Amino acid sequence: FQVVAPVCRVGTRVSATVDESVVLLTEPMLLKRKGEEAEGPKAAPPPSKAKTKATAKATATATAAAPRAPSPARDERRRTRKTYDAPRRREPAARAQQFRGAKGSLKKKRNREEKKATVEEVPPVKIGASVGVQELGEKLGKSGTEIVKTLMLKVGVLASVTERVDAATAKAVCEAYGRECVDEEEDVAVVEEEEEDEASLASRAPVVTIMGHVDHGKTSLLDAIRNTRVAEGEAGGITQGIGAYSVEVEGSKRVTFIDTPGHAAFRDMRARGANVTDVVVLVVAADDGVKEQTVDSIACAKTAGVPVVVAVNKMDVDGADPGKVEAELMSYDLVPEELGGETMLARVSAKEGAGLDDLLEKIMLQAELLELKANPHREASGVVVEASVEKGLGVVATTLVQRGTLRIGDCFAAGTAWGKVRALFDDKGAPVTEAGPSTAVRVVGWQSGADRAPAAGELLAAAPDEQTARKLADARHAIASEQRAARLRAATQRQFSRFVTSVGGDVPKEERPYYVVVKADCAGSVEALASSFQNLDVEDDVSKVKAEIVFSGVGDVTKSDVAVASVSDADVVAFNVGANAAAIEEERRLSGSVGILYYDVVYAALDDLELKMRRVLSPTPDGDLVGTAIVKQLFDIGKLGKVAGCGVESGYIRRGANFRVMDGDRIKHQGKLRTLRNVKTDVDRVDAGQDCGLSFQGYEDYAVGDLIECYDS
Ligand SMILES: Nc1nc2c(ncn2[C@@H]2O[C@H](COP(=O)(O)OP(=O)(O)OP(=O)(O)O)[C@@H](O)[C@H]2O)c(=O)[nH]1
Repeated sequence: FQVVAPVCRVGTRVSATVDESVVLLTEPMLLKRKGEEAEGPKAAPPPSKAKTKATAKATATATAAAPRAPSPARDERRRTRKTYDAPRRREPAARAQQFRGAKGSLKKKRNREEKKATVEEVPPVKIGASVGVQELGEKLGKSGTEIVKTLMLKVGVLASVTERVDAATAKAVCEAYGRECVDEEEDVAVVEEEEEDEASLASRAPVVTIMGHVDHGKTSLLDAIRNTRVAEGEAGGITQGIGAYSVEVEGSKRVTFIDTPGHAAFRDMRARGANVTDVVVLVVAADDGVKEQTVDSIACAKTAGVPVVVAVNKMDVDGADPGKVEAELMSYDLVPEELGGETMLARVSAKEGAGLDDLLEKIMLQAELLELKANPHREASGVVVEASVEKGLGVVATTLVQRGTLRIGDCFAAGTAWGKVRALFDDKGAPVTEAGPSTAVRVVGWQSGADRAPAAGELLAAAPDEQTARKLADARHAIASEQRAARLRAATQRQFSRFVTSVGGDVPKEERPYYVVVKADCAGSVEALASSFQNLDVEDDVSKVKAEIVFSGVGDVTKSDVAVASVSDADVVAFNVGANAAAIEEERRLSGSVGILYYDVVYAALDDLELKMRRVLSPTPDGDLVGTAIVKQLFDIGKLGKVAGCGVESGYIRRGANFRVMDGDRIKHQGKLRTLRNVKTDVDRVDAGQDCGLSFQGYEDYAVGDLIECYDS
């Protein structure tokens, strides 16, 4: 279609080629098929851009993300709105009106001016981080139900009047009504991106992330540097969780290390580690050389633009070959200084504590080149690197302060969590009263509860008071809850549309979710498990199963976790946590429909989940196996399509039962029959020893020799 007349009530004109879905999104309008003569007046040249649903949403999102001032997008919208009153090319009808007399013209002009005044008086709609559907309706002068309809038809979001939508969605709704919207003022301290005054900046310690292949000695190296024994006692021998520690070097100078785990399951966490760090120490075992995760770590550092210092570890081991490691590294653009390149490299043994001073010196040298500075005299902001729930303290989050100084009594928000600093502990567990830039501290005083513990990587920002911190966190929480509900709704919708499709007879390769609720001891583990699970999928010829996380959080499994799992038909993964008595009782009450699965090693959780997904992939159809038939011949019968001529081998076959087509052990199809005939008569049932012709709903890919299984109850 081509839009040839004003499309929005506010009067903006659109003249562009759009698809039908966009046509549905607009106000009443005049349309013509491309190439046909338009009915009604000819369109004026386009003063404004045509917006597809996607661009409208993108604009809304961009607006939501943009800083409040100055906003070219907003200016553009204002400019566009003004075009409503801009002089237009005269239409033939308007020209005729001109000759009807000056009086008419004057009256029209006055009308236009009145209208102009009215339009300009409509204030922009103020949108906060989220808004209730009903409230949005009130802001726009529409009923809640109308907003629900607009959300569904024009924005593609399903929400009821009692639900909340995020700012981008609300803005898309406003745009659908041609209304301008602005960000509601929020008196929350957010990290400002403006340049700091040079005079206020002071040198800060480098933040270093240790990366490398599994078992190359990352934990041991960090351990040797800080002279403690973290590596011992880790479940499964893999570092699980992320910690940050500061060490003193060269007298008063400090280096802050972020300890990141090496297994690929922690890819995302590690990627974020690189983003908060100034220098990456790449650990490569001298006896093993560059491996898959070494390469991955190099890529990670490169993407984040972080310089790499190489630690060739395990120099004490027989067979250590640092020369080989160095040669291998060169093919990844890490050319050691000794060989004329720019990469600093130290040969070390974490086990014997050898070469550590050289490594630290090279880290400091690299840091000096970066001239790292921050303003310690402003309100604090930083990144949460780890969060857990501790008895008597509630949520405790290891936070790396990046700018400003965090003090006891400061209010703050991080993600959906907020609090007021009650206590700060340094990496050795000693209480401190404040933490400046590049310092890792454990923050106590989170008030939003264990359910809303901050996720690793969440930005923590100080707020002027408790009310502001709470307001921001609550708004984010409302959005997160709504997004979770939307995901559940989308899953239900998908299931429904699959059902409709299958009833219609056309059964595509079915995609089925395997739902999990994830509970873990700390945010890092939740994050790592969630990202690993999301990459899990298994498929066969008939269907595909993908893991979907319905809820995740820190702490023991509670009754409400089991309840969430039961409504969404999920299993609960408890990683390094237990389940409280009420949860276990609830699990028992649901008698096996929800399983709480306990793990303390990531690999085990992944393997187990994959197995469970395989079971979801190929469940036996409902009912008992009551009969089997062998496909002997195939017939092409015009309208009926391909019919399988079968001999019933055992039991019986009933038309309304559930069927499975097997090629040996391979499940080819599961579904219902379309026709069942004995000779030329439609029948309901065929018994063992008889022949029959059958066809399936939406499936014809059977072959001679396939076994048809019939399940009936
Ligand atoms: N001989 C020798 N063994 C070492 C050295 N460094 C680490 N190891 C051993 O190598 C194994 C793995 O060390 P970790 O420090 O756990 O390795 P990691 O890279 O942190 O491993 P993940 O956390 O699983 O990724 C342990 O058995 C260590 O004792 C070293 O310098 N020399």
